[in-house]
Amino acid sequence: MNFVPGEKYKAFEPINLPDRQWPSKVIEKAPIWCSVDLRDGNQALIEPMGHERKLRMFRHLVSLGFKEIEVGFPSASQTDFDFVRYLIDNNEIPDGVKIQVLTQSREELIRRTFEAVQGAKEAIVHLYNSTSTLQRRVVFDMDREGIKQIAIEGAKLVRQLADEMPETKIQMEYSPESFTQTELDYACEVCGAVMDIWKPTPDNKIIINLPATVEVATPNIYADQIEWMHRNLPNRDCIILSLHPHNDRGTGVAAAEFGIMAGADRVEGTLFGNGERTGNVDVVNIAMNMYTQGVNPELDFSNINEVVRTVEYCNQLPVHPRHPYGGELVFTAFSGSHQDAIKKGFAALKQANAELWEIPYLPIDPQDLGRSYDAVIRVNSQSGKGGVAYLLQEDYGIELPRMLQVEFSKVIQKITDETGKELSSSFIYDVFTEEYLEAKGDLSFVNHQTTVDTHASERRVLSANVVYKGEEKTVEGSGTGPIDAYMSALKSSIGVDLSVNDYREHTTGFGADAVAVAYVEMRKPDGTPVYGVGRHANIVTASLRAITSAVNRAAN
Ligand SMILES: CC(=O)SCCNC(=O)CCNC(=O)[C@H](O)C(C)(C)COP(=O)(O)OP(=O)(O)OC[C@H]1O[C@@H](n2cnc3c(N)ncnc32)[C@H](O)[C@@H]1OP(=O)(O)O
Ligand SMILES: CC(C)C(=O)C(=O)O
Ligand SMILES: [Mg+2]
Repeated sequence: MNFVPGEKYKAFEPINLPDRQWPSKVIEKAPIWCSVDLRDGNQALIEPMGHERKLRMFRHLVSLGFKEIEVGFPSASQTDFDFVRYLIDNNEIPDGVKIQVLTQSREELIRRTFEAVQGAKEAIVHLYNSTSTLQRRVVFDMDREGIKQIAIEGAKLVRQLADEMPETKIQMEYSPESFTQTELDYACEVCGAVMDIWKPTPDNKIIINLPATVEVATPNIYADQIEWMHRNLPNRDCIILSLHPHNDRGTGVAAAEFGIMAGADRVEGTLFGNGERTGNVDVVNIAMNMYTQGVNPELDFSNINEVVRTVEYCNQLPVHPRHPYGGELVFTAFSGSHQDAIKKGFAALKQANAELWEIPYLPIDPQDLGRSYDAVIRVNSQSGKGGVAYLLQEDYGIELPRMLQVEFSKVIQKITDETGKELSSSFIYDVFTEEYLEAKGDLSFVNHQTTVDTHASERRVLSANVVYKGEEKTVEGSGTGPIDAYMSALKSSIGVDLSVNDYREHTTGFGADAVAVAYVEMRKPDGTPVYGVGRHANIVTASLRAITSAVNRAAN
């Protein structure tokens, strides 16, 4: 790359704000949210939404708790105009929800916009014109005064038309579009000129919306710009200061968060960040970030799958599987050490019966978004014992002892390395069944009987029916308990030379469905461990099956 620093691109000038306050501020409450999915999001779609998709999106936004929804650019298209009329004429706008409509600062467009909102109880009329140095030069070919006059003329007409429509409570919003590329003193001057016309009061505030129309600098610069405006705008108590970040540099969420810390009251954005180019700021992301900090976001994303479905249907664009909070894979760990830590985290949380969510690699409880734990751990060649054990435990109630986890994970690793594929929980269970519960070999256990040794009451005599090398046999032995007795029976009748090193059991299921699972670790004469697992409603039968499993596996 022939790159000469500063030749084609130059750095954004830092903002002179040495006493900036925002870096030490903490977000403690949700801003006013305004969804612009139906306008900014919609204008960026390959195929803009038709009536049916718009209505579905609108109803969904209402159900999520948005109180301000920019429903379109009614002067731009008949579809948008008709949609606004439909909402009003069909009483689709619940009390407490304000629709917002955008217009350029041009007379015919402003008049048409007011026609669109006629009869609504409340509406926000959002007026904009671009103020940046670049747009002044290349788009408008006007000086600062000329551009200010566009804003003033538009503001006057908005004021007049709002006054002529007393049945609708009109709230006014002004955006110096491309604000972040506008000199701050000039942006303030233009906003001040608009305010002089609209004459807001603390009881009748206007919205001043400061867009990062194109994100051109690091998010701290946006925060400085917002704090500067927050401190310098006239009559700040008459203003709702609003953010409208885009995401060209991929830092729209950070910019919005810093902007709130810098004094903003309101955020305009879209679900999952749909919008022109790399999108608008993602409202789901900011809101759920707040949620994970213990701040009520005042939006309800407790059924995130439904939000994803609606957005994908309305926008006809997919939500990326790794998209924060909503993506299909964001609550899934494939890598072994993550799985191990998650499994231990769940166990620790359960044991402590704690309220505070603390699970490694899971910054939020998937259930808070209506997602289950089913997909939290998925197994492929990057996975380890923890993940495999987690799936067997969660889906089949099998609590593998640690050493068995290590051994079985090698069996699974071999398969994932050979296939290169993800393995489902049911496949892993089938492998486990074949490997341990139904381990193939010369010996099959059929049934048993135990009695007290007539010569020593602390000892047990066990008689077991088995099939050995295809032949039915009854084997007998005595010991301190059934396991010991069965081992002695196998040794004397078929020459099994193994010793029991460790034994564990647990039950799984409840009541009549309860089943015991027994795990036995045996040692060969040379000390090599070999494991067996048995399962049965009867605990003794389960343990004898576990021994049978180990005997067969030792011979393989
Ligand atoms: C950053 C944003 O997202 S802003 C919103 C952008 N959204 C959209 O543009 C989607 C909807 N827009 C449209 O459908 C069309 O642009 C319309 C219907 C609004 C207007 O269409 P047209 O009048 O045909 O043309 P166009 O948009 O190209 O108009 C540009 C003219 O308006 C002027 N203009 C652009 N923005 C503004 C504004 N906010 N205020 C006043 N004048 C403006 C331009 O200087 C240009 O003037 P010129 O014709 O004298 O050169
Ligand atoms: C109309 C304005 C607010 C806009 O969408 C932008 O500047 O990005
Ligand atoms: Mg925008």
